[in-house]
Amino acid sequence: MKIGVLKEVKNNENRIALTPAGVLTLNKAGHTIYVERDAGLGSGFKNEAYVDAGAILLDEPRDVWFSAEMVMKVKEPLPSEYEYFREGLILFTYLHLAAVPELAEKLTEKKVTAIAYETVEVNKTLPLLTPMSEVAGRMASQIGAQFLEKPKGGSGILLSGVPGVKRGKVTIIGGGVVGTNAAKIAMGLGADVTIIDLNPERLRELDDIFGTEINTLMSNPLNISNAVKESDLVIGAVLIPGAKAPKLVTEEMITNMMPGSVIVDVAIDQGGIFETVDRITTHDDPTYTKHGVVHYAVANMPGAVPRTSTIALTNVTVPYALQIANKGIEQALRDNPALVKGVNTAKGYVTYEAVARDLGYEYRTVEECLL
Ligand SMILES: NC(=O)C1=CN([C@@H]2O[C@H](COP(=O)(O)OP(=O)(O)OC[C@H]3O[C@@H](n4cnc5c(N)ncnc54)[C@H](O)[C@@H]3O)[C@@H](O)[C@H]2O)C=CC1
Ligand SMILES: CC(=O)C(=O)O
Repeated sequence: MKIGVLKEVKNNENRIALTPAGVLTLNKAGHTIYVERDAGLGSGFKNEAYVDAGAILLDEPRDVWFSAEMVMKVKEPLPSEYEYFREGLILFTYLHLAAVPELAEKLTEKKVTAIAYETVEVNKTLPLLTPMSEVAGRMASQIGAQFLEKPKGGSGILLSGVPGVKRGKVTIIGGGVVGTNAAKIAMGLGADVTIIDLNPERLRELDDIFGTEINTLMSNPLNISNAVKESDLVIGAVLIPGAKAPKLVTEEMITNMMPGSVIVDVAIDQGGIFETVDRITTHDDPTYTKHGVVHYAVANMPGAVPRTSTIALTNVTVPYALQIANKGIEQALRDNPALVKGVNTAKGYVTYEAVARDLGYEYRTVEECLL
């Protein structure tokens, strides 16, 4: 199969969809890989390393898009890239379609087979989301601590406190991969940490992992309201796969926070859980302040630590790319139900139920469209 790898165009997105090691793996299996020149530089991979691994470098993104049967990216295509969509193209990348209706419209209009990393599913886990959730979760506490500093607009609270001064409070809403990793770092920084989740089994698991070092709470409006009010830092880490994130933290709750407190809405890629987060921010301009509270809502947090993130991401994506390239999309789907869950659009239809429901499309199964 002919596979294309683009230089990412999103603000400060320095990851790339294949490392030279990934190119070599695919190349040894007989596939042709086109890589846009300089696409790996942000992650510390030189053009020569791609050539040595067997890639063909192309200067123009247009040539990569049109040479490839399958395009691998990291982030969802931006409007400047929609012109490259065409019938039969396989697109393998993060998509988060529930939050980008215009992208769903273009993908269906052009009949692209779009496979979203974030909905590939194995035994109720999301293996192609997990490593980036680990990165973003760890970053969330680190970033929150940074924006609590006075020169960054924060209240001037040191999360660990010092002898004689109480610790800062961190509330994490959503106790999955992002939430657990955020908790690890927040605890390491010495904060008083509370995790809120809707799933009692998950709360039990968190209690087993962290013991009495953290507080766990059932997710309901009263618990969220009380915890948010008392917190210096609140991290949004909820996910209902494929669906738009529920707005669990209301504007009123935000107005009750202490001025200079910080919210980090990691779930912004699915629309976010804070009512007052009305826009996605960028690494160039990551925060704005509303009701005295610092809002951080960057949708590609791992893009800021691209060396770690690119390697972690491609560790998990390459085996799936290899299956698609070796067998062709239809046979790969027949052989691997995990990949079927990844297909979000095909043959002009939305093929992931939560996306179809949230965006108002008729839902068709992958089996109806492709198999
Ligand atoms: N902004 C960024 O750069 C990044 C964002 N993310 C996003 O972070 C979000 C979380 O991802 P993961 O932790 O991997 O998901 P996950 O599936 O591991 O965890 C989600 C958790 O939310 C809980 N939950 C669902 N409804 C809830 C509710 N009403 N109240 C409280 N908890 C609830 C679930 O029980 C689950 O434990 C996703 O939207 C993901 O795409 C992930 C990586 C990077
Ligand atoms: C999960 C995701 O969208 C990201 O890592 O940017």
